[in-house]
Amino acid sequence: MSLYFDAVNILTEPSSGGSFKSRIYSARNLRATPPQIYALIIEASKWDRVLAEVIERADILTWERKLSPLLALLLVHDHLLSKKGIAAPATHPLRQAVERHKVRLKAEFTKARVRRGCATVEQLKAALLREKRQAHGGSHFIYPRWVRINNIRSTLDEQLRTTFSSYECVETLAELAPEDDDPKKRKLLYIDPHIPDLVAVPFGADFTSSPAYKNGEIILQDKASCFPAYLLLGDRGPQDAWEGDLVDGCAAPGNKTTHMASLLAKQRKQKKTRKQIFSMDASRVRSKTLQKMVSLAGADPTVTVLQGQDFLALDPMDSQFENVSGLLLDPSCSGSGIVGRDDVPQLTLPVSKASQPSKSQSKKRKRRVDDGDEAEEQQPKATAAASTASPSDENDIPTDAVDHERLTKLSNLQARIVEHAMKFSSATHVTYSTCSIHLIENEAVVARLLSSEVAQQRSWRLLRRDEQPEGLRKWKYRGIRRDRDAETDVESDESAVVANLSDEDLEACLRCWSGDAEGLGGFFVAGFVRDSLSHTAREAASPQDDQEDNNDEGEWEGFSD
Ligand SMILES: C[S@@+](CC[C@H](N)C(=O)[O-])C[C@H]1O[C@@H](n2cnc3c(N)ncnc32)[C@H](O)[C@@H]1O
Repeated sequence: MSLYFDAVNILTEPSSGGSFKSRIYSARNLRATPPQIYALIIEASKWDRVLAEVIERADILTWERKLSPLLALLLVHDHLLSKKGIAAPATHPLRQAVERHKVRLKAEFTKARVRRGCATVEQLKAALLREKRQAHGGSHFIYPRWVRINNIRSTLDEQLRTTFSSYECVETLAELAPEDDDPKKRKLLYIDPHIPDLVAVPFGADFTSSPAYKNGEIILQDKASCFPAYLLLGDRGPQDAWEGDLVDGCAAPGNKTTHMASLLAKQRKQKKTRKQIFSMDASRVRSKTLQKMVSLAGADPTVTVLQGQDFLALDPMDSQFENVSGLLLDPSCSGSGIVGRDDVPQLTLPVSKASQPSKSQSKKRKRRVDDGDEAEEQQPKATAAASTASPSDENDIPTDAVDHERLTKLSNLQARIVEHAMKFSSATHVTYSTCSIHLIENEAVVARLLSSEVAQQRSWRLLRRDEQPEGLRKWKYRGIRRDRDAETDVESDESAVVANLSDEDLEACLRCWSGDAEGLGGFFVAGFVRDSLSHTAREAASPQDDQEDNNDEGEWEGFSD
């Protein structure tokens, strides 16, 4: 029985990062073996919809109160579909709780198969796969594995000849989705048209034991996370390579720092390198990971890691930073855009009839809906790992509920960090990014920054779409003025916050969304530039700047309610 309890724990405990499989293999206190647990969860996730239906129709949750919906789903999976049945002694109370209903369960399973017009269990399995795909609008299967080639250690051509030599190139991202259960697991590769040296392969591909991964020649980095460094450093070549120094102010674990170093390596005429990037993170623990990532990528000659350094405590006037011309800021955010980062299967769970509303309760609920309380009515179908977002240690733990107070605090800090970046004396380029979908952390922060004193005094403006690197100019998802409605994905009139930005400014902002055909999570990035450095006389306002830094709440001007 420990197998089922272990599986339930794995599915319900908060993510500690890493892939789903690696989490099972590194979990402590498991009593069953990791391969057994992994196989059970993966198999059950293929059958979840029909198992939920069978359990609901057989109504066993009403009679067997010891069974949680998730535990029931896993047990009924093995009871109906595993050759050996439930992996527990015949006398175990939970095994008995399922087997007491074996006649009804079998009958409901047969009815579910017949309802779908399937003659065999194999046909039913294929039908379920199609059902799942339709339910997710096809998008669930399009989240690929993104792989960035590190130009410090290798090139795209070299990787195509080596690591990906057995891969077949496809023209569209959609082709990476397996047509069926794909027993051959074809090796397919898609070269991204927006970010140089980025490829996508089907999600299951595992490179963690490949020499290229171990040597830092390839880096597993989501496409959206590659936007900021590319937006900052662009398509420059040896003729117009980036000259000044760079800062990554919120850098751990280091993906964007190593991406900047990779782009610099590509621009360089000769092999000669110099320390050109200051990379820091306020967290000492995460700074250690940052240092490891930098070393693995071969970026030590280019990057100075400032471990445990609070970016806000850097003095922009310090002579050390007098040549800093570009800054990349990717501060902590709500993480509301993160999806499927750790590929935890989303299980559709049965609902107990006892917990479903009775007819009179339904009426009451309906009345409340008529009164405008729609939240009550729209209960989503229960799922294990219910939110598609997974917690990550670099951002807040995302939850489905929108906590405005928390978002306001985060956006205050985000704006403060970018304003600080705008004060560096030689700075001409700044990028700001989040993996949040909320307007208040994105376009609203941009609007607020544009009207800030430092931006006005130093002539900061947004990097227009027509000035962006070629790949990003082609990117079609742009800034929004109002938050999107979660149900319809359309900008909502109900949005609590409206971004006070011109159409041109919204065009300058780049957005990524989850659930569409692009295979990404939610992400936001905007670039700021200064046209000239002729405003230095007005910049002598540093005492006032310091004062602003100490004022946590700042003035909130960027948008109107
Ligand atoms: C979203 S993560 C950065 C991810 C990173 N850019 C990457 O691509 O790998 C945000 C990081 O900002 C750091 N951070 C937050 N506030 C900071 C500050 N004031 N100074 C330096 N680091 C900060 C957090 O410790 C966290 O590691």
